[in-house]
Amino acid sequence: MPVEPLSQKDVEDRLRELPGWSLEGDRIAREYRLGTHFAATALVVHIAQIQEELNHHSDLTLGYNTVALSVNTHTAGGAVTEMDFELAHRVEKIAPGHGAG
Ligand SMILES: C[C@H](O)[C@H](O)[C@H]1CNC2=NC(N)=NC(=O)C2=N1
Repeated sequence: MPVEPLSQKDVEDRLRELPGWSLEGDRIAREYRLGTHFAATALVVHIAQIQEELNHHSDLTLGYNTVALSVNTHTAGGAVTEMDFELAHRVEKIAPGHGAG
């Protein structure tokens, strides 16, 4: 997977395919709301598994019933790359199964 920095336009174009995701500073970010604290915690564990598989890791914040992710690519100097969008799409695929909204 290329880890070249994406242009601002590339990032904006790719964000349009990811409802709920946004550019926050130099990272792409999303917050999920779950029904319970335990469901939010389970989603964090599932995301951690995906991140280990991809070897690509976001900053994950667990709230009472929320999970917030923000990510960019360290090896690209903190730029947003395809790896960040790969992670976002993988998380979007599994989040509904956790009841995430
Ligand atoms: C050595 C290890 O492969 C690297 O540090 C991986 C780990 N997880 C990572 N996560 C993110 N977000 N960016 C990286 O460049 C990155 N690199």
